[in-house]
Amino acid sequence: MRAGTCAWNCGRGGSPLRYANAERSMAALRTLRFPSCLAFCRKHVNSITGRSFAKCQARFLSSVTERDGLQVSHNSNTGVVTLSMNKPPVNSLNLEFLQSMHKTLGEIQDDQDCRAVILTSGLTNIFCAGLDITEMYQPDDKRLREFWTSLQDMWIRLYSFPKTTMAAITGHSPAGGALLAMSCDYRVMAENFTIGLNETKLGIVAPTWFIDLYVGILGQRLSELALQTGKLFTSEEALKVGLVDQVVPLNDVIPTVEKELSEWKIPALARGMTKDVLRRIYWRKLQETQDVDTESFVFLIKQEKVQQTLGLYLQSLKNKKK
Ligand SMILES: CC/C=C\C/C=C\C/C=C\CC/C=C/CC(=O)SCCNC(=O)CCNC(=O)[C@H](O)C(C)(C)COP(=O)(O)OP(=O)(O)OC[C@H]1O[C@@H](n2cnc3c(N)ncnc32)[C@H](O)[C@@H]1OP(=O)(O)O
Repeated sequence: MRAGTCAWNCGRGGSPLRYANAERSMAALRTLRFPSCLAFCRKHVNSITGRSFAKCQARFLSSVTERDGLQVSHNSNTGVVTLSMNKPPVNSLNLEFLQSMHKTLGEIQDDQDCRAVILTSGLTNIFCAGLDITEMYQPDDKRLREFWTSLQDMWIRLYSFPKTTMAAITGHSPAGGALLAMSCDYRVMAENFTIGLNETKLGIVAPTWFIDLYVGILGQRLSELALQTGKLFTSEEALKVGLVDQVVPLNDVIPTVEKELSEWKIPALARGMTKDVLRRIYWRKLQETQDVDTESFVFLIKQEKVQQTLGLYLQSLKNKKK
């Protein structure tokens, strides 16, 4: 686009496709989603440079919704949806949050204007603290099963997601948090945090489908060591073993993911089918054994020894503050 021209008011600055998108977005904006932005751009767009025009354009094209601990921000200029976990204090995955993620991912999957998703966190220092331990400690039997089924369903959806998914890991990411990150197609992590499957430290066992991902990424030997000891990798270690693809300063995480996405100019069908070939064996394996997997989980969690260890672990988290 030529610097200083205006695709919004006259369409002369852009390609027909860009113009069509602009028209559609303008129509959406006229429904008063960003009236002040619209007024600002109308006033200034003819005199600004190409660079500030791009910024202006980005403001025009973003729509943000917030629901059940998730913020969904859609940039219709790039077709990228940023799904930001926003459930203080630590984005722990409880039943309702898992259901909310499952539903929202389904909506994004059906959104024809979305080509890729950035999964990130709106909280400081935390990407996701993994499963909500309070769901597993002294649980109600029915809720425990529903909780596990919701985790399975959400994971199957995320792992088999046909569009490109990238994790912007802006904080710690233990256990279930690492699962979320590992299920994305690409991972960029901020410096000085930790990631990994630390389940044994809580006296529990990482499910086979978590382990399958780990082995696929780390290899058998390293997985054996890391899983048995419940190792959490620092960002820098995670980069070395391939658990993440880039490590950058915190403020650069999102721009780095956005840049990476802009470079993935791959025909969507070919990329999606390739991902499906590589991944379906894993999610189908779980899909075919969901009931057995749930029973194993419930059996393990209800062991007295497991309950004791989970209780002590929860207490140790709370004692940190004292
Ligand atoms: C052979 C096979 C047989 C059977 C297999 C079948 C099935 C498998 C069975 C079981 C598998 C179950 C799988 C589980 C996977 C998981 O994800 S387990 C969860 C693991 N998560 C963690 O260990 C993280 C623990 N948290 C932390 O390390 C820190 O909190 C963290 C680094 C995330 C943040 O630190 P900080 O910013 O300092 O915050 P605080 O520690 O002060 O925490 C703030 C409050 O949040 C509470 N909290 C933290 N994490 C969790 C959590 N995961 N769930 C619930 N609550 C959490 C913490 O207690 C504080 O609460 P308070 O404010 O004190 O009330």
